[in-house]
Amino acid sequence: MSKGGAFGVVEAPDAAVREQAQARQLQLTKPAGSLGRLEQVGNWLAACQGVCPPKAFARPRVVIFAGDHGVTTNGVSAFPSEVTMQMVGNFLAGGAAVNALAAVAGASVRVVDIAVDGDTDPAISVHKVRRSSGSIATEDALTAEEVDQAIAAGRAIADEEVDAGADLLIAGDMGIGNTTPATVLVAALTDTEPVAAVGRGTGVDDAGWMRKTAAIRDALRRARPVVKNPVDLLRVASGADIAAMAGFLSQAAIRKTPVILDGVVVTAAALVAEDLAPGASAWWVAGHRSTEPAHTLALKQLRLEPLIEMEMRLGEGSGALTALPILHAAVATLAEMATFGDAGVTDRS
Ligand SMILES: Cc1cc2ncn([C@H]3O[C@H](COP(=O)(O)O)[C@@H](O)[C@H]3O)c2cc1C
Ligand SMILES: O=C(O)c1cccnc1
Repeated sequence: MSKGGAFGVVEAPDAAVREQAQARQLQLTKPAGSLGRLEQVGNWLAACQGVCPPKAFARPRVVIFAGDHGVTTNGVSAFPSEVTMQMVGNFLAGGAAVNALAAVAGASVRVVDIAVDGDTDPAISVHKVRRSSGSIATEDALTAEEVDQAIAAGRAIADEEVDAGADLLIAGDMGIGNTTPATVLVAALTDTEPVAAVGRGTGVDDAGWMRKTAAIRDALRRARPVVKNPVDLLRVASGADIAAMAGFLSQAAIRKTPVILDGVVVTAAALVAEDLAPGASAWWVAGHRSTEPAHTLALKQLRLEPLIEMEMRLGEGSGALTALPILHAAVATLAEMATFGDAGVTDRS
């Protein structure tokens, strides 16, 4: 990989605006630091927006990347592949967890078919790369052409969303079997043994966990030699949906748009995105900590401390959306509170 990753080095959020926000926090009618991490989140959002006080989000947006995974034939999930397509229908009908959580947090939802193993509505399959992805325990997930296409699709989707006014982005995942490639990516990039990284995904039993661990071990044998090249790693050991997410997350940062990361699948893509576009992680906050062990490994590597810990393990962007009200709160306090001077409150003894 050339210096700075495939997409060059990403510009950081505005440090001078962050300092203005820090100074403003001290003038607001509260003891210094009393809003805890809410203050840091607010300062970060001001820096991302390049303006203090920051503005309320106009268009928080979730994009769900749907795709199937050939490795499901190894018996790595508690559910069959057909559920991916069925859940796409459920998202469109508004009946999934992500729909309920988005409504309550003031976000809108888009679903994109990147690699569903069947035909979906043409309106959501514009960026489709292929049906399913290779069975990573024994073959590459994608061809060289497909991985480029998937990354480009994710970048194009981020551009479409930012151009349409999205000022906060969330990536969500939908794809039976996707915690297997996600765990391979995280184990490869954190140099971890499979047993320390494998979780139960949708809830596999002990025999399923053993099959999943074996598949991850086999995929890792093929992934470890290419770990230094993020595009090759995605080609060998991800899936078109995950490669698209990596493109989306890096492009969001390039477009100076903050992102709330979700669980293990999105954060695995984020680890690769940081290699594609070094510095991208400065534009991300970790929404939650999923119960998947690989999620904790990935967050540690990215040096991100999750906002909430609710023992969630769903994906779809559900953890990020549950944390979104915290971002609204961070903006509202920094932007709307009175200063000691304005309110006539004595600011120290
Ligand atoms: C009904 C249903 C809804 C979901 N929404 C997200 N996932 C999540 O669970 C799956 C990953 O877990 P595994 O690797 O064990 O298959 C993915 O589809 C992911 O998006 C779901 C799974 C199911 C069954
Ligand atoms: O952490 C996640 O995002 C997750 C966990 C289990 C299943 N699907 C997603």
